[in-house]
Amino acid sequence: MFVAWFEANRQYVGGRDLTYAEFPTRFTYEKKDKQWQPRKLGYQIGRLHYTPIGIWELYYMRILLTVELYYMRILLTVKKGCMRYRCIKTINGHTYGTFQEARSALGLLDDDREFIDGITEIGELGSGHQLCWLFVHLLTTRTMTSLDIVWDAAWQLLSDDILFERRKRLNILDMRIGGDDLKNMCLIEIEMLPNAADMPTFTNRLIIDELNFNKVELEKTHADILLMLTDEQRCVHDKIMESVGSDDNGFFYLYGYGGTGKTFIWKRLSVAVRSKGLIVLNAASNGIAALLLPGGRTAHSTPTVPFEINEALSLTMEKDSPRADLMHAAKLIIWDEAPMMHRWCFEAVDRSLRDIMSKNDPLNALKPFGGTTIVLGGDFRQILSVVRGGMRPDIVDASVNSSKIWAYCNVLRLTVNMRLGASSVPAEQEEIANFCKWIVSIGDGNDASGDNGEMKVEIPEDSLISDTTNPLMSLIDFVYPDLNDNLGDQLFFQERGILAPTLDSVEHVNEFMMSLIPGEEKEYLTSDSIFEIGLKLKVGCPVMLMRNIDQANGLCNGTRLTVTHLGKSTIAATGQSLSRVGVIFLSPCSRMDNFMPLSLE
Ligand SMILES: Nc1ncnc2c1ncn2[C@@H]1O[C@H](COP(=O)(O)OP(=O)(O)OP(=O)(O)O)[C@@H](O)[C@H]1O
Repeated sequence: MFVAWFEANRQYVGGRDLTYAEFPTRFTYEKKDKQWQPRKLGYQIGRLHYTPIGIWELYYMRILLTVELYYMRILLTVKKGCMRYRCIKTINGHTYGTFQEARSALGLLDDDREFIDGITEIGELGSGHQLCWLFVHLLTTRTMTSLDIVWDAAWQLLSDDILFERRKRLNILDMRIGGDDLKNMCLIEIEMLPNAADMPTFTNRLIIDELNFNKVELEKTHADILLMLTDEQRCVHDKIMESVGSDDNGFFYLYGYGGTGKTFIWKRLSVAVRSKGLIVLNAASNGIAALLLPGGRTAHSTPTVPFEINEALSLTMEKDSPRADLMHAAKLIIWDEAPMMHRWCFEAVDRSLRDIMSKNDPLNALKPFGGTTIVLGGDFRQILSVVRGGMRPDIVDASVNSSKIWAYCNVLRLTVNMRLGASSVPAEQEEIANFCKWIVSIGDGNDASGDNGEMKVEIPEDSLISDTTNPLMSLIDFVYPDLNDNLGDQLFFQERGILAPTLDSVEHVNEFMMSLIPGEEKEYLTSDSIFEIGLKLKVGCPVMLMRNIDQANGLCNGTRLTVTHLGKSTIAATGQSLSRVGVIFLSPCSRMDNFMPLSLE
């Protein structure tokens, strides 16, 4: 295909202002003749296959090949009108020996210099511990090519805290530690960071983390909480706690529409179990829901449900691994927003728990979820599992209540909308009640008409924007009143968001909102996407994390952050989540795909 692209560029002037990925917009590829011909009709977009940077464990020649392919792919996102291979490596009239050199010459980020600069830059802002965290992040994302060069240049900054901590702890202010010892201590600290739980240690840190609560304080909180529960909530609470305290396992589904207090119950159950010194694992099917749970994580990270699932899947967990030991020790597993996940995920957890729990008692292999008490929750009216190309029956089939394990499920219900009690103003209460009734009736399909899965829904006048001259500004004024006065307020952005149906609208809203935020805009070019425009950010602008980076610290897909620093090679942001305000996340700029700006959900 490349040869044909070079040939077409030689032959036709009309494609020389296009990158390789843009070429299909004006040309079509004739498979038979292996030639690009000017397009007569229609419009198509092109796509460059993803090429990983390489895996260090692979032998040398293979690394070279993958690394070069990776850099060539990056150059192809910007080079236009190439007529031969060496044109791709030619920058400002000079032909470089390798694609990697050409790419560095072009000023695109992502060579190892960037990481050294980034660590040095952030060294002025963050602590040594935070730098170690950043280094581990670079390691686990396999972004660096010459690990030893980055380590040699950065280890002193990374070990900055260690000497200070030792001096403080031992009260020896002039204590000295030799270079090699300091390096080793720093490596030990790095080893203790993410995934440390999977490394052999004398104690299982995962279990220690889950037991790291003040039992006495929790006991007191639990007593207060019990007084707050409504009758039906108390009934749910007691049934589940009864199961936690007995040998008979329980598999429950807590069903209730929005606002009936499911999250409220999760929090109370967590306190109840932890106040007894027992382990509860809180998982949710997405990052946002996970943030609402105490110590919550996404299901993909807690019981390690892999992202690629299939019917026969079991969890990739050795019976004697620390994760398996944690699952074994857990007395209760809470899994929120269950309807969003494919039934195969629950079936996989069921199989794995039967396997893990049969270690002590073979009879557990016969019990659902190996005898562990598990509570799923969520509203089937909300988002269901996404089945690619699937029709209604496929989606229904993917649902947890279509699974064979559903036969063992004890369905509990919450029916009273507790959100209505949030306001003490009667007029507001009535307004909320009407809105809730309307939303529920849409979920039940009562107010809708139409065939083929398409429905017409009438939206009440007061929920619409009537300003037709500048509707976006009206929307922003409504959702983010006094935007500029609230920019420093961590919670302001946590409580609101604008939903948009397409990525185009998202971009449009973002661009407009960014223009309203004062300060200098900084643009970061992406080094691994075909988009021409990179990410534009300003200090103070809210962003949403698009990856699970450090779930234990609440840095997971969906976490909202505020940008605090825009460096040449790094971006820092603080967490907006109530319990996690103050966490600083440091990102290497070349991984722009970690972030998405502003008001998106
Ligand atoms: N017993 C209670 N006493 C006081 N407030 C309560 C009680 N139960 C629930 N609430 C409050 O009602 C509101 C809705 O509860 P919650 O968010 O737990 O509902 P939910 O079922 O999880 O809703 P959704 O499905 O929309 O996430 C929250 O503000 C919560 O604090």
